[in-house]
Amino acid sequence: MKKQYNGTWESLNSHEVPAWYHDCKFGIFIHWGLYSVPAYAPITWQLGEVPIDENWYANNPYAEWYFNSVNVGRGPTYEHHIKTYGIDFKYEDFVSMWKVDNYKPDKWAELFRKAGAAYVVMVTKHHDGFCLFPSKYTDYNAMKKGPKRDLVGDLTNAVRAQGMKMGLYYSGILDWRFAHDPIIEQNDNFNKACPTYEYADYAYNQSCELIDNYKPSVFWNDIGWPKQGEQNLPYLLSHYYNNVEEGVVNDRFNGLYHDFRTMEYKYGESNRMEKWEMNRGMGLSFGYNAIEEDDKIMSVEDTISLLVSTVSNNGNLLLNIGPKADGTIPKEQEKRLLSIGQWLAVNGEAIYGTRCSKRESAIDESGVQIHYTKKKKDLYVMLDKVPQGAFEVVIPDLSGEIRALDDKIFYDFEAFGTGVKIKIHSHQTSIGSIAFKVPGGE
Ligand SMILES: C[C@@H]1N[C@H](CNC(=O)Cc2c[nH]c3ccccc23)[C@@H](O)[C@H](O)[C@@H]1O
Repeated sequence: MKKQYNGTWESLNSHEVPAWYHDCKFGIFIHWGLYSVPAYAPITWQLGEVPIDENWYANNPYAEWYFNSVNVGRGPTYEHHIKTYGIDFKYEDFVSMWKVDNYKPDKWAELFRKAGAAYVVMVTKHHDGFCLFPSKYTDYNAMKKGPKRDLVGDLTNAVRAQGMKMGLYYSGILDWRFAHDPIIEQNDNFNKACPTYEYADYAYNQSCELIDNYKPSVFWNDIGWPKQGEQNLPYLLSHYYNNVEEGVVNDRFNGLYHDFRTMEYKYGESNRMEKWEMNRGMGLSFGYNAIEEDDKIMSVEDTISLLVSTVSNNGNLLLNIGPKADGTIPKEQEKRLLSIGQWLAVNGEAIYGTRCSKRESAIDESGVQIHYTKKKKDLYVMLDKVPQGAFEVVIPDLSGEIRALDDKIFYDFEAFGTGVKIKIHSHQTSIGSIAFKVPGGE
């Protein structure tokens, strides 16, 4: 019998995170929009590495923040804009420049599946307010202007045809079409947000459009929800769950409600007792940044390390790609996705469908990281940050057979005290973490 939610916090608080969101582990985030036309940001810091203050906003590494980075009136993006487009060029002028001739949603979806992703979250409206879906509530959308396509609908169909879950991102509290003041410190995201009931209703109505027209498996709201719309949230979330039984939402509704917590780069908290999600770009930006070269984005090994450490601590990894304006997925991003998919094709048994083991991640005295996952009674051990060539590592409080998932790993193992010593003879041919299965080991 399908549970009904009745617009009260009480009924919502009984909502449980569905198994699919625990099982899927790896998703692809997509930031594509008007900001992909200029595709420019300085290469500075990861969110959370430095204070989110005036210096952050004047040197914002997020290329999707292009409008605000120009609007602050100083810094590299402001200078770049003046030099490249001239002082009179308005952000809206990018609409007519946004041609999506290379947008092939079926190819995107195929690549995401080959990457081993089980879900996708696409930006439908970022802070700039331009909608990538047809909306009754504004003509500032990709069906009416620029691309003249339902970019969201096209990808939703393609992703589902590949058997993956489709989630949608919505910028709830920030919409620079309604609130134009420059954001120069973190509180401005809330204090300078549009305070009108008109905007709160707009966000509510567009969210209902997204829920009703696409039934997204994830409703990924960003930064916060309009203050004047907080009293409508129980109705919106009830409407969502009543129409999307498998739906989940994140923790960016002014702290009022969440299914899962979020980390972003180095910002935010997570604890393994609660379901959470790590989201970040491959480089320092979510939107495509044309000046971010291959050497500035995460290596495949580091991405696999992030996936393994996140999953072993009860998280999912939502890894972002920033397509070029024309719909091309940059080669350096495609290459990494395919390599991650190769690792998951061999080692995915230790990732997909697993749960947090009671064993916590550890680092042995040689610096090798040991991460665990479990699946029913079976234990998986993943070794990371391992040295080149042969090495040994002792897994404490373990006994019995241990088997490498990758047959290109040459190793022996033996009982060692109350644990098992694994002697790796060679592992050069494999990329990323080394995963073992310990049948019945949990
Ligand atoms: C996925 C990225 N999210 C950014 C907003 N992120 C934040 O404000 C940081 C944040 C991390 N965890 C939170 C929990 C609640 C509210 C904000 C955050 C956006 O500003 C970026 O442009 C991008 O869309």
